[in-house]
Amino acid sequence: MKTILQFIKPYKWLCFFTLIVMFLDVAGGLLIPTITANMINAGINGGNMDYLIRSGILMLIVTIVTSLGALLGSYLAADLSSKIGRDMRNDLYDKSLTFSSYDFEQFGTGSMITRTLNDVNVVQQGAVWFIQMVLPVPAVCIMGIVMAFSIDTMMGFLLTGATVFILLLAILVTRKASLIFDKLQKFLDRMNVVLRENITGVRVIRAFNKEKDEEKRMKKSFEDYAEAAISANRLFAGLESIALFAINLIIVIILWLGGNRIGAGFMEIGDITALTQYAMMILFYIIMAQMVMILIPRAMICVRRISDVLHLTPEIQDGGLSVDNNSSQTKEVIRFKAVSFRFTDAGENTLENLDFICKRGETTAIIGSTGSGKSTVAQMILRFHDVTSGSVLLNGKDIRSMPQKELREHISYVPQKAWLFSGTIADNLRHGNDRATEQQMKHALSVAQSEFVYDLPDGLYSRVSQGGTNFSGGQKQRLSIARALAKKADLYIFDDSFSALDFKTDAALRKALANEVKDAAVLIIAQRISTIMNAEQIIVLEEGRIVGIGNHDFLIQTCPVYQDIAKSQIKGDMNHE
Ligand SMILES: Nc1ncnc2c1ncn2[C@@H]1O[C@H](COP(=O)(O)OP(=O)(O)OP(=O)(O)O)[C@@H](O)[C@H]1O
Repeated sequence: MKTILQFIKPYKWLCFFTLIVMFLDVAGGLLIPTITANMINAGINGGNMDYLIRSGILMLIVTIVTSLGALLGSYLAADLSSKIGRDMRNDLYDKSLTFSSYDFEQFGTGSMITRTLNDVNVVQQGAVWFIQMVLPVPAVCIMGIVMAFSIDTMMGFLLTGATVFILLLAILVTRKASLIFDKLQKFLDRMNVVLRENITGVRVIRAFNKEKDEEKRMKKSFEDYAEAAISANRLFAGLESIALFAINLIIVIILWLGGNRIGAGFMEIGDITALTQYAMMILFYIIMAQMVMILIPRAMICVRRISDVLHLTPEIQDGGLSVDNNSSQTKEVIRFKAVSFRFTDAGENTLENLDFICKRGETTAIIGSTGSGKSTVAQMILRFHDVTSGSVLLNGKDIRSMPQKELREHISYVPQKAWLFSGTIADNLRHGNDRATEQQMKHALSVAQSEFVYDLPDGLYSRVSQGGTNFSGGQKQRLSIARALAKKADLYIFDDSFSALDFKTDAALRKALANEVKDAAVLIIAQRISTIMNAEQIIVLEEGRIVGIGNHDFLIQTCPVYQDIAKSQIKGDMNHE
């Protein structure tokens, strides 16, 4: 509820105005049967024509005002709910940008997408219906009952009893439904995960002939969802029939008791029309509200799921100190001081007591076997994770003391998995630097050995599909490198970014790169010795520990792990170079 109020707060005046309009709509709706009753009573009692005509005109005016009120009410409710939906989506997206990988794992990517799209839609739809169908219910009930009491006390009690009965029934069903809808949203998350896996991994599924197994998995997730949806609908169908039965029953009772009351002289005949109309209106609103209740428990669960994301305290918090912008003087760009790191759900440290410095104008390389912790080192510098002990310094300051945005402004990063965004090649290059001129982009492409771009019909403005699937692995890597080079930074990180390149392109790229980033520090993570053998400093990692540090000549003499790696590759690589 707090979450909903938080999103309504900026629109409190719009909300207030919507409520006033809805209230007028309800009051007009109840006034019409009262006018009708008076006209019938006056007609039967031989009342004058003037009164009937005046009442008819009043009825017309009330009808027009009520209809306009209903129209305006619907418009305002839709406007309000779409604004709330938009704000929720924006806040969820902004929040997700502050999440570390561990924070993301708390929900899972599939669930984050369901929460941002589906859950917000459910809340938005629920809000429109709630404003239109549920909010007027108390006003309709109170005004209708008061009017019934003003006609006849007995009838007033009768209407109160019927209203309370139907309301209790609706509350009971709504409570039960919320359990079912909790399950329903979880099944929706599951469907999302299975579908995403099946769509993105379709080639692997086909290659391993696993279509039948995957079909079974999909069917199971669809069936679970369908079963939960059916039991929810069954519940509401039951309530609907009981409510309809109650409406008809109450009308029969009003007519039966009303006849006696008229006979006894407590009521006039027109009052029966007014009373049945009040009863119909009250019960109709409750039934409509109950239909909306199908959505309300579901919407409340969605609000809770949205709130869980919005209120999660990100594992990684911004520091308040600014990085020195005159940092180009600092020789030491990155320093690892006794850094150890353990993933939250891991049993032992992934990195153990790392000490090293990346200097400006020098290349530091990290080499080691698969799973030795190379990418984790890059992620620590970018603060995708925080150290468990020790510290990482950028230009002499602990990276935890500065805002993450500022930290990342000083770093240009090529991830291990080359990822491109849908749009054009130019759009992707501008991700690194949104003010990059065409000249700068062309230069970055030429350093990254990406001349193939000019062979495409639209050159720099050629289309990139989602994830860059219309480019080969090597082309994607080169475009990712060009994107990183389009940005001026103190530190360039290349995480296994040359692995998909042939030896000739790898060598040419490194040669062009050396000149390009001479005023910055460079960190290259690689599996191939030929890629890093010219680096000023090579760090050999094994199971998260530094087992060798120095240049190629030093390590080849002193580090057995490096010697092993070299033995297995260097011959072949040297031949290629
Ligand atoms: N999110 C995570 N939770 C728990 N453990 C993780 C997580 N991510 C990585 N690890 C573990 O941390 C270790 C180091 O992983 P990392 O990706 O840094 O290795 P790497 O040396 O870069 O490997 P590769 O050369 O294959 O890319 C691995 O054992 C991996 O299983």
